[in-house]
Amino acid sequence: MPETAAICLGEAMIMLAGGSGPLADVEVFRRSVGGAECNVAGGLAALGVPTGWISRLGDDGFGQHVLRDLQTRGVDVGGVELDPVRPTALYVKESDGGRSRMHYYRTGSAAAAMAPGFLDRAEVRERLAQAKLVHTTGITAAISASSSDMLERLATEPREFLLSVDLNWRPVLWRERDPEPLWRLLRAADLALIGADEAEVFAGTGDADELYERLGAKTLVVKDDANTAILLEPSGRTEVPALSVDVVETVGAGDAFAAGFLAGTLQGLPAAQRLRLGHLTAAAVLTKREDHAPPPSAAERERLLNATDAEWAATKIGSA
Ligand SMILES: Nc1ncnc2c1ncn2[C@@H]1O[C@H](COP(=O)(O)OP(=O)(O)OP(=O)(O)O)[C@@H](O)[C@H]1O
Ligand SMILES: O=C(O)C(=O)C[C@H](O)[C@H](O)CO
Repeated sequence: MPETAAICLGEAMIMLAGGSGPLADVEVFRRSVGGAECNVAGGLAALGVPTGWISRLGDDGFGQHVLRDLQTRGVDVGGVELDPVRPTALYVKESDGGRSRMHYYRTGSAAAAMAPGFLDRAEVRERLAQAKLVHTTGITAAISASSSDMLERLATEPREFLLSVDLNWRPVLWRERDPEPLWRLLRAADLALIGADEAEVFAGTGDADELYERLGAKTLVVKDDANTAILLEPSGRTEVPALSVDVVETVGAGDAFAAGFLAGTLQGLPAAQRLRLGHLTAAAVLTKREDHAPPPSAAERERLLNATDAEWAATKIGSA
């Protein structure tokens, strides 16, 4: 089994993007791979962190594509279980008038059948035992009650790893269940990542200090789109402005930010550089239609991580 410093746990989906225009008029779709935790896994691996992605997929062509895609991106998929009956999930991205809408086809998917016992599989246990960090999101708590119970177990059993949770508030997935387990998950996390806009809806406030107080003492990052990211830790508060970016499409930027921030954390970077790495990897995804993208080159990262505040503020990331 390969050494994996980070593990990402959650559903991957085939993403079908239909160019621009209302879904009813789209004839041809372009396939790629989406899913919050698998976006983070690919991002971490691209930044040099040995990473595994753990989940369930349908034993079907889409599942095989997800496995191949992640392997090509250097992610260990040895902890993935294939389901002979339930399918790999799909989602369709509708881009109409500059904004994207997600349409999910994931009810009854292979990943939604994850349950507390999934953590007892030898392939999963071994990987969790050697991980320094495990990352998941509110989407995994949302896809089914059993998957949420699995995260509850992960968060409450004794652990050696840091637990990282991105809120990823998806109200459409919570229509039939109370999101209280998501509060518990966030409160149990060692690191929490939250968007100010989604926090407004989920918690009634996007204010970083208020959220920090309500979640208890831990590492919290509150991202505010094109404005700033604020890191609150017992050791203090750090704020770094986002880069100026020619945005093509925003879905996945939060996952890329998480990958950069978490890679910087595992690599022991100072607070401001952890946030800068988050902004840099997010910027790369913002310039692409897909939900993930390779980060800027190592040389470019090194240059911008060490730039002065004035150089950072003057940096413009264009779409290629
Ligand atoms: N318009 C923008 N200009 C520059 N950077 C941006 C912009 N929008 C987002 N970002 C970058 O992306 C990061 C994440 O943004 P945000 O929190 O809005 O993502 P998100 O809604 O969590 O994304 P998703 O859940 O789709 O992955 C920001 O912290 C910032 O670095
Ligand atoms: O929204 C979801 O459930 C996804 O996982 C799809 C996208 O890849 C993800 O939202 C990006 O954060």
